[in-house]
Amino acid sequence: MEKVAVLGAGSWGTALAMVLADNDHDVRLWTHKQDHANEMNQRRQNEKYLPGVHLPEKIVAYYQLDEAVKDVSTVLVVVPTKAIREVCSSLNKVLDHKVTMIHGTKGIEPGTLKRVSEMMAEELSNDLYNKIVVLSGPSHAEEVSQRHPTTVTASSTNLKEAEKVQDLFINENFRVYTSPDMIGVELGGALKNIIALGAGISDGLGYGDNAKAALMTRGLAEIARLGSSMGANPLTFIGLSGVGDLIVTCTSIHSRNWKAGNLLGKGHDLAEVLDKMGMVVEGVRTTRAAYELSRKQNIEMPITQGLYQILFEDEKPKAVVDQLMTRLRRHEMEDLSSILSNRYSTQSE
Ligand SMILES: NC(=O)C1=CN([C@@H]2O[C@H](COP(=O)(O)OP(=O)(O)OC[C@H]3O[C@@H](n4cnc5c(N)ncnc54)[C@H](O)[C@@H]3O)[C@@H](O)[C@H]2O)C=CC1
Ligand SMILES: O=C(CO)COP(=O)(O)O
Repeated sequence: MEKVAVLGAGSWGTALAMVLADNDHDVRLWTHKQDHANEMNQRRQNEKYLPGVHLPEKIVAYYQLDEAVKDVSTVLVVVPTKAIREVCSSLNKVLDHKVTMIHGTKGIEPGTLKRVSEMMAEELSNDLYNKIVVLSGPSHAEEVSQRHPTTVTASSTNLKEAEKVQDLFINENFRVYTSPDMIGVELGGALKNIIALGAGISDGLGYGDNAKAALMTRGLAEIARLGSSMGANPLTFIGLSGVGDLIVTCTSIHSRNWKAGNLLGKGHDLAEVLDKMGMVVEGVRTTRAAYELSRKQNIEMPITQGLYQILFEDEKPKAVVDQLMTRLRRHEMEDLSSILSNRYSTQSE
């Protein structure tokens, strides 16, 4: 059995800590708020982020980061993208040995346009881990904590590290696949949040399933277009961290991105929506990052561009729908053939 530190006690960190505890590992769940750690240890609940769920005894909450990571074999970082650099830079100061380094965060950093593993690598000395592993896929914390069947992908440029993570998490409720395409897995998990905001807006405007299916399908086309231009294997986007996560986030009642979009579609403004949510809505910052990336890579992303206009340029959702529906006529598979003819690599190290 391993000693694992989970850094970030939001809904996802807590649900993943429960999977590890079910697999009999000793889990230290770190939060940066002392009263939050006390509450979890005393009441065996994480009331704000995963209400009504009993925390197994194998999970102990920590407030001091140095104590949380002392002697652990594995560190799982699962804070919002915005907090990745701060948490990893603190981790770099207190971690004094090599660990298996994992993250479960879905985002891209605006400005630098870096993926989460790239941000982590910039903050952590490379003698603290071999290769970073990302764990991603269609997996709402609420359902994982109920032990409902869930499938995810562990991906790393070093497949052996990914297999270690597969061993650590896999059980009869939580099935873990591996993939060497870390770029594709991270981008799929981050970019689907933009489309989920769009799906929520569409529902909020009162449109039906046709509109949502259109957004998801054409959304996937733009994810694959951008992803393959950045070196991802396009086939990754028809896997769990691509279409799988796109489906769950655009259709689940648990999705924060869908919920935020739904409120926007009903006419609420962004500041009010984010205030109401109380949990991270990664799609907002990722829309900014993806919009910047699409310009940098010269990739057409009309849905992302429309979302950017709604979120940051005060455009009305209905005007963006009109804009999308009246674009120049296209061949449906124009995208697909160019993506598949791009060269890409599926090789692990
Ligand atoms: N909730 C879910 O079902 C899933 C979430 N994810 C991803 O996991 C990541 C984390 O999401 P959630 O746990 O859902 O978020 P959340 O909003 O439920 O919780 C975020 C946690 O991070 C902590 N935090 C925020 N800033 C911090 C800082 N500077 N230092 C330390 N801790 C800080 C908060 O106190 C809170 O405990 C996101 O990237 C999300 O997209 C991925 C899969 C499923
Ligand atoms: O990534 C997720 C499910 O796989 C969680 O999505 P939300 O952040 O929209 O809830």
